[in-house]
Amino acid sequence: MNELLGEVDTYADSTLRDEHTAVREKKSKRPQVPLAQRGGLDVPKVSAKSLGHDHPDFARETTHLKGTVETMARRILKLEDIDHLDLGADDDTGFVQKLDGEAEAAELSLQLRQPYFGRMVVKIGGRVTVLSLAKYPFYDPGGQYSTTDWRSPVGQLFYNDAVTWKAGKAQGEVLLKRATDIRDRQLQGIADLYLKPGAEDLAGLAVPIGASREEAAAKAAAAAAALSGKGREDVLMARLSEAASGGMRDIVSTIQPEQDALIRAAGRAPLVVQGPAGSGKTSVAFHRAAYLAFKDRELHERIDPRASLVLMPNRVLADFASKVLSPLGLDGLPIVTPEAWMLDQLGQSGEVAVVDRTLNLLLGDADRKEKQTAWLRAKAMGDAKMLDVVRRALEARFRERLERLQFKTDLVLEDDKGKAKTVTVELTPRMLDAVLTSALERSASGEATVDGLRRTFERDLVTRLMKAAKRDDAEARLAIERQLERELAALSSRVFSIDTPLNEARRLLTRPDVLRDAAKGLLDPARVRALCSADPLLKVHVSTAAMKAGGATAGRRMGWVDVLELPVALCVKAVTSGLGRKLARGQDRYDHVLVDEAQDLSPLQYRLLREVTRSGALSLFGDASQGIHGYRGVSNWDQALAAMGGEVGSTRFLRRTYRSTRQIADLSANVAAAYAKGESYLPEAVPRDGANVRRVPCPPGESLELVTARAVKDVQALGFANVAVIRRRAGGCVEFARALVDEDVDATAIHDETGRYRGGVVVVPVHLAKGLEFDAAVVVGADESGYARDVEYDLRLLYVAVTRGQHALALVHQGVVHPLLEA
Ligand SMILES: Nc1ncnc2c1ncn2[C@@H]1O[C@H](COP(=O)(O)OP(=O)(O)OP(=O)(O)O)[C@@H](O)[C@H]1O
Repeated sequence: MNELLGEVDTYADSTLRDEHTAVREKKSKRPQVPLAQRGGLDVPKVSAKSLGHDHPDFARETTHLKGTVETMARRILKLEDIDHLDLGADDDTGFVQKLDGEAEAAELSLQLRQPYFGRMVVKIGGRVTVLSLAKYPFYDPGGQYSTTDWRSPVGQLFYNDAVTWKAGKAQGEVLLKRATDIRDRQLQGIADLYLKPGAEDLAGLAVPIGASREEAAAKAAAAAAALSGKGREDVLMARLSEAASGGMRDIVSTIQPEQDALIRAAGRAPLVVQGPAGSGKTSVAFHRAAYLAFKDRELHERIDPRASLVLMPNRVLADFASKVLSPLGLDGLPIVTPEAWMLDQLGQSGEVAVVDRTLNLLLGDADRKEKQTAWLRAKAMGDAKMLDVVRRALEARFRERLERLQFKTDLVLEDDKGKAKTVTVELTPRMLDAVLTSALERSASGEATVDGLRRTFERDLVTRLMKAAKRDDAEARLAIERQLERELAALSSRVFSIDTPLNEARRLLTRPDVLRDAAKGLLDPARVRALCSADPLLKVHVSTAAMKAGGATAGRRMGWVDVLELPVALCVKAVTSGLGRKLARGQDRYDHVLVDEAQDLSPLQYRLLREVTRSGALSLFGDASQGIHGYRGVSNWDQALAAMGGEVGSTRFLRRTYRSTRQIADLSANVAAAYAKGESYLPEAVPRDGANVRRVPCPPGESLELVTARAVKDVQALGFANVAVIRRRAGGCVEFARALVDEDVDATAIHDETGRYRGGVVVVPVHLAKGLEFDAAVVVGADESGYARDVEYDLRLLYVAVTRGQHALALVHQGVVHPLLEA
């Protein structure tokens, strides 16, 4: 059976070289990228650890890799040379085949550096098969060098702990799971994740008769490691010890069982994942999208990335994460902030800046009562039932307008013999009211949210007119729609015309009498009171800096909108003209919506998203400990589940934190424990040791910039290139970076959402560092003057700050270090 893993090297190097040369000569005019330079895999420069070179099967695996690379290379050359192949197709078909061929060649070229990352030996129906698992599948007609997509059902066996499965009537069994660390087409190491006891010969681990003592010992050690199952942990540790790359990376080769279960969870039931910082939430979200988009899935389950949506808290993070789209085959998947999505839905992108007056008020010196009112009002405005409140408030107006209307017109309809006949149809105010009532009912059930009341009402009117004309066929519907298009539009305009959704929402929010009537019986009485109370935000001044941070463009007069007003404005739009994925005409549902940092969205936002997404197709990833907008986010995950129609109590948990060393993870667990909701919210470190956390005092009289510059140089001296200098506030980040440059540290700054991280040393405010990661983090102001001990908001920010570094963390403090960060 050994041959299964050790195919003979069938392609001599010289043969391959000849083929390359021949093809190249033929295509001399086409610019060529040498095979050696191809590949887009994100291979980090620094690799602290690698898997074992000394595995007894290393040579055979190297031979298999070589065979695979050569077969793939040959295929690429053939695809690129499609001009010269006689496919027997006509011109048009030939052209399409050429495009397909080029696309496949481009994709395979990218995979050439790492054609696969794992190998499995499986037995099914008595037949033993060897599989190579890859990010992108390759088909070798010869069979030997094909690779299998990681997302396939059999691929799952590589990630989870299962060793048997059912395939129809047959029982499948896994004999070996093996990780192969391949970089730049070279095998770096092997680790066996699982070996069926007794199957040592399959993995090249059986000790042959007459083996030397060394060989026998090496095989016995490798077999013992494989049988103990510690291989998975070794592979993970090797991967985690790599340097940060300045962008998000795929984790396809090292997805952990707990993550795999979430990636492959059913696509049509709301999923909520709670996990501490660094537990892989964002990574899991994107791998889940890639899994759901896998082309072999059932059509009704499969998503089109371009028809789906990812919401991320800020544009800096969205840009950081977008680097993972291409490697996962997710090109075209939109990633936007919730605010940008809402503005786009309202047709106000680039028109207004988004400000958060509640946050200003809560962090400012307003009195306690005012802060409490602002908090309660914000919670009430984010209540999922606000959609019904808005609908009810508008309904009264629409009904009043309808009372005065009736509709009478002549229609020309052909009968079934093709004879034209003029019919007079009339809709009395009572009939019109019945049509509106039914449209409102569908709006309330969520069925009409994509189309909105206006289109639903128009469609229902046509149905009613068909009834009046005693017809129920599609031709009659078409004729009515065509003949009465303008009249029906004019009628619905008279009923539904409103100001812009934003102005309507604002007007409603300043009319306690209307609000009270509309909210009665829908919202909890305390919420109704909060909603109708005097608005403490009226006093909050919107500064130029807040406008700029909210997207205002310099030199352009722009208005602003409060972040709490947006969802209410969205309700107005949902009720009247509808929401959803924009099409050339009208809107449609999203295939799937994924939300990162999901704790910061309100129940109302989840209800709206649910109504514009395919049933159950929502995946939320968040960390209640990192929520920095408690007043406008969900209070707990059950609220989100309830708003999405999910099963309350079905929150899934990730516990392990993969990003940081044990030293960093333990310290951050200390901070989280100060306010976490319970045990299951606390991070659990993976057993990866690194440098001790450094506490760097800034003595009185010394410049903070100078001390920080020294701390940065210290981590750079350890070999870390991507370093974040994290400050509490955005103001002054640019000047701080300049001061670091004066101290010989090549630093840039990100101070608002237009900033992009491109690697190296960056000075960044903590709220924009959320979700990003670096080799090392230097937290400036790691003391009580930076993060007050009794303000939960500050502690949550402190937690975000100390969880950004993968390998090293330095805490620069003035006076004593923050009590939660003591050694
Ligand atoms: N299975 C894994 N294999 C290798 N690396 C992993 C794995 N899971 C997570 N990581 C790494 O851990 C780091 C943190 O992952 P990610 O950013 O997805 O976590 P997160 O939970 O979204 O963090 P945060 O809450 O701070 O935004 C990343 O470097 C990611 O590549």
